Amino acid sequence: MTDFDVRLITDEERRSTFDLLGRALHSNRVSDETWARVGDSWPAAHKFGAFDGDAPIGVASSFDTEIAVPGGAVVGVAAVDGVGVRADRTRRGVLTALMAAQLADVAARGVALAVLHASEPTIYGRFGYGSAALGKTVRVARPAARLHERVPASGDVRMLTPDEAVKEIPGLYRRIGLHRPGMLGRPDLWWPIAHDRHVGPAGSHVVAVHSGPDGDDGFVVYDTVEHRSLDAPDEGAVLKVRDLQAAGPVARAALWRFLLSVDLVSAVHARHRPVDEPVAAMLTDHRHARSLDVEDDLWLRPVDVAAALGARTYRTVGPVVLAVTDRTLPANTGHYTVGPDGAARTDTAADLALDVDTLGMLYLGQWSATALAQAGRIEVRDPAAVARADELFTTVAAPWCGTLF
Ligand SMILES: CC(=O)SCCNC(=O)CCNC(=O)[C@H](O)C(C)(C)COP(=O)(O)OP(=O)(O)OC[C@H]1O[C@@H](n2cnc3c(N)ncnc32)[C@H](O)[C@@H]1OP(=O)(O)O
Repeated sequence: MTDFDVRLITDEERRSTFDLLGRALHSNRVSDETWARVGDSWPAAHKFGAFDGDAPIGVASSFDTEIAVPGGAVVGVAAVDGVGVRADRTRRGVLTALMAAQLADVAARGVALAVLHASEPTIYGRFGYGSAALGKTVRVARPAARLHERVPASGDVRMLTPDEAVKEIPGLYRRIGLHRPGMLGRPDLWWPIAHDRHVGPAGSHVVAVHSGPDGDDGFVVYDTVEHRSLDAPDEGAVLKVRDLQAAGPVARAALWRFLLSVDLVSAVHARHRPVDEPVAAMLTDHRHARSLDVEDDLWLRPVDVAAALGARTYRTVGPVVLAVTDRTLPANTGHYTVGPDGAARTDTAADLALDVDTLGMLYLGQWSATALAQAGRIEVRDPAAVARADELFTTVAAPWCGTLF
């Protein structure tokens, strides 16, 4: 058994906890030079550390930002951006204590939702997080792939210098807006690490911007990995898309058109794309776009269930009553009526019963109630309520986060 205390870290403990996280994730210890560039992205605020004496043995970090929910509202969210326990102190309850402290803090601050990307999908369900938005990996073969003649073509794509990218991309991301459920605001502190890794002096990525009739409306960040060898002298590079954001379908199509036009490339490879992004449909032969994987991307935890349910909208169909169980934040346990007029606590008998992590899976519209009931995650007390819940929670656009944090 390890004795440890959990508390907010101090300013002096920022660097050691950042290093601890890096070690837990198997990245190199940061140099003084790198820390000078990215240290501001790791403020002490909202970071819980587990300490054995003065030595940090675990950390759970989050930052406050905003997320788009179904219906278009943009609400406050705690984005959990770094969780790690020192390898010689794992499986002794350190993470459990850190999660309890972090969730209690998020709840006390009145933030209704928490989100994260999980290193392993088995870790966070027990703390009430559900896999809420999936991401697709798509690989398009070049030069074979040809765009269908009706794919919109408009505007212009221009490449930015690294300095221009650092200056222009944060504002452009804000301008594009959070137009899909699951999209996340990128606060100022998010950018320095992303810039440093990809477009700054240590990065190798290219940034290209699309301009439409109303100005800049999309951008892509990509890298190319050379695959030519003595055995395969004609093999082109693989172009790896890191970040592709567009205000609408025309800008998105223009960015894909640009990516598919880059010479000496044998494949364009994009991970964590929206599951409904119609890349295959944009091609004359859709087998040239292969969906290689669909994986969990954004995990979501309703921290204040009533506020979370009240923040999104629902389709027009009769209401359902959900019995929600939350073992980590028991104040959430109770019955909620959910319908086109909104959501509220109720004493009415429940139609469907589920744990709060399953509510996280339902919340952004990624999973249907039918699928979750078939998987045994929803206990069906009134069979007619399942189809109503399907209709209430579904969204036209698949949820998508699009921001790694
Ligand atoms: C949002 C993000 O930052 S994702 C990144 C998460 N961090 C990492 O993956 C870095 C490497 N891993 C680690 O640092 C640690 O192993 C952690 C943070 C995943 C887990 O920390 P621990 O202190 O070992 O967790 P803790 O002891 O509280 O475990 C709680 C429960 O989760 C289980 N658990 C914890 N980690 C894992 C895992 N990786 N796989 C499966 N089960 C796990 C434990 O077995 C335990 O189960 P139990 O309650 O049934 O006994």
